[in-house]
Amino acid sequence: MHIEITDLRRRFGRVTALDGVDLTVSNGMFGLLGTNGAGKTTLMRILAGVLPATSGRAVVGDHDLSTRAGRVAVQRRLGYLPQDVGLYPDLTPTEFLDYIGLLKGLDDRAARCRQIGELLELVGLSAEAGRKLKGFSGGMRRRVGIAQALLGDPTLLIVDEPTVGLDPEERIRFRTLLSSLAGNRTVLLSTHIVEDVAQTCRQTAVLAGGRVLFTGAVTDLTARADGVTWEIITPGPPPTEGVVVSAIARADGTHYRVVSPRPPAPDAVLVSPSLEEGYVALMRSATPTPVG
Ligand SMILES: Nc1ncnc2c1ncn2[C@@H]1O[C@H](COP(=O)(O)OP(=O)(O)OP(=O)(O)O)[C@@H](O)[C@H]1O
Repeated sequence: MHIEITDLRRRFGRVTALDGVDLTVSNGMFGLLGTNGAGKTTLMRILAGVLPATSGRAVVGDHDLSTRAGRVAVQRRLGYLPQDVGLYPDLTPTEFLDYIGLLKGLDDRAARCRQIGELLELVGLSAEAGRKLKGFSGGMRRRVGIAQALLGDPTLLIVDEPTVGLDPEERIRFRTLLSSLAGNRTVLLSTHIVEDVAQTCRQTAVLAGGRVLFTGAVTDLTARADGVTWEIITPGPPPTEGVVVSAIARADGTHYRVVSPRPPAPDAVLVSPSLEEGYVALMRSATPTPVG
């Protein structure tokens, strides 16, 4: 589902959460990155139709979210996993999904039960279908959350910071699940975990202070750190120049990777950047230093 956002603004009293956002999102998985308070959740909530914009336009498919008819039409095609999905602790996943299915208007009981069974299978919770939600781990709760978002087979899936607090294995499992869902849908993933975007998305945008700092291919964001990403191997302390992105202690000394417009040490060598380094370069507005 194509999303076209034009000059979108949202204020909360004196706080400007979105300050003229222009963005185009098409089919597949799209990563929305940004620091805390950048405006990601506000944008997600507007697109999910649960929060009105102060001004500007957001069109999802052919539907304008500024009209009630548009919001209703989008909500019929939408699955939304907010940061804190409210689960009822005394229900089992089957009972919870049955309840949400009814709220979503899935009135045919047999079809609803079939879909719930399929979704529990998809998210790897079939064996837990009869257990109460109160005993579920963070990752299992997140998987119930994605199952509820998928009820009704939405063409647009909006997921807000879904991997926060998950252990590495569960995080990888969850983002693989999200990627597998993006085949015939638009999946909009908001996160501040750059690695999740690197592993799943081809397109991304970076928000900061309610504005779009970057939008385009993940490879183009990575390329922002071309010519400014250095490696230094030293037994000594970290360099003071630039931003140290990683420090790995090895037998020959600590391997520091640094984003810096200038060589952070005389023996620093230029290396190919990762997406995280591209993100850091964008945030620091590092500009390449001519080499040689
Ligand atoms: N309901 C609200 N009332 C007042 N201010 C709000 C409200 N919702 C968001 N804000 C403010 O708007 C700005 C953007 O918040 P938002 O939650 O959209 O950012 P975010 O990028 O999702 O941050 P995080 O990564 O921390 O979740 C922040 O300054 C926040 O305090």
